[in-house]
Amino acid sequence: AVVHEPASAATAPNYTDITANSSVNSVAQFTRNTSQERWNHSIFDISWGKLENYQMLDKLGDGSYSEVFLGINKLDNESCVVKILQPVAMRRVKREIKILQELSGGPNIVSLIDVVRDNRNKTPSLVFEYVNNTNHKTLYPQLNDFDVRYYILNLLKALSFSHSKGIMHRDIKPYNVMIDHHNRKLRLIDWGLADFYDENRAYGTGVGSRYWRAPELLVGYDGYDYSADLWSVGCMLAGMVFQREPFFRGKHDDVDQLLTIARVLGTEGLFKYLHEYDIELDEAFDHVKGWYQTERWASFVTPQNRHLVSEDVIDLIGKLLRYNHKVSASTKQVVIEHTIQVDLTRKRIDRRLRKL
Ligand SMILES: Brc1nc2nc[nH]c2c(Br)c1Br
Repeated sequence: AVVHEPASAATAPNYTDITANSSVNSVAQFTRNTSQERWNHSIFDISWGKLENYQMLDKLGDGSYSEVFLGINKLDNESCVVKILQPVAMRRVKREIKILQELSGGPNIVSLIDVVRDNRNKTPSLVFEYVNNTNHKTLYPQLNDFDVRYYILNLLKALSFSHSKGIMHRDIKPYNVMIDHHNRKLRLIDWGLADFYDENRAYGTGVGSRYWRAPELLVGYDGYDYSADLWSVGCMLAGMVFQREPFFRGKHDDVDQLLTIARVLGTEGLFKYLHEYDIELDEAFDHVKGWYQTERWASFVTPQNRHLVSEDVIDLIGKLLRYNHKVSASTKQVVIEHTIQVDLTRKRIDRRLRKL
């Protein structure tokens, strides 16, 4: 489908490769044009493709507000994925399409192939490229140390691209990171909860999926930014490295989820963070008694996960899993990417040297 965009649409800055000496304030410069402006420009009309061009096969899963099926594109017999959206507000559908369009072609961003509508019930569907994903509960235990760094680096590439376009994903979790391990291909999917960041805007904190939600979301701090995505990456990395999925498994609500985090990061840092941002914990937290010390990451090493642990991966986990991410996320991403890339390069060199 071609999406007609009024010429006056606010144009996003072109994406300079983050590993270049990028102007780290590209995100800051970008957020000056508020997301409201960008949003107004995107009330666009969609020229719908034809649902009958796609043969639906088995169901793959459920998205944030959708059902997802394996499909065949009848025009070229290619596999694809058809995401049938529930008849929610068209505004959200348009936001997801707008975001997928803005991010199209970006590193490891799932490609939107078509936007179709069922002429009978008018429900819209999004057609994506197919990824031969292996369920993470099966795949992650098979990954070695290098695989974990490789996939986390590629997830961070997708996120630093999205953030440089002023877009937060807001639902990072293993279920939204498709990995075709045979082809070493990673795609970040389900941008249904994504939104444009605007430093002057307050955001809903009910987004994301509990085990991967950042502390600022759990305490209802509505001034969060891109760094909420980085917390979720930290949860994924810790889960992959320590072979504990999910890494923070709260029992039944946000209070318990925050306590689960505090049992690892300690309560001292939590209360310091809450005080710094003048965040009142609602009365649900009143029963939070007791005081937790900060655990050392080394305490999570076991004979089963030792082969995945190294001091620089532990260091990276420590950088991502922090109560307070107010250091500019884009800068942090540059640091993180460089750290991993330097490390990947070093490993490659080591491997070559060993072969000599
Ligand atoms: Br988009 C998209 N969503 C999915 N949900 C389950 N598997 C999925 C795949 Br593969 C893709 Br591609």
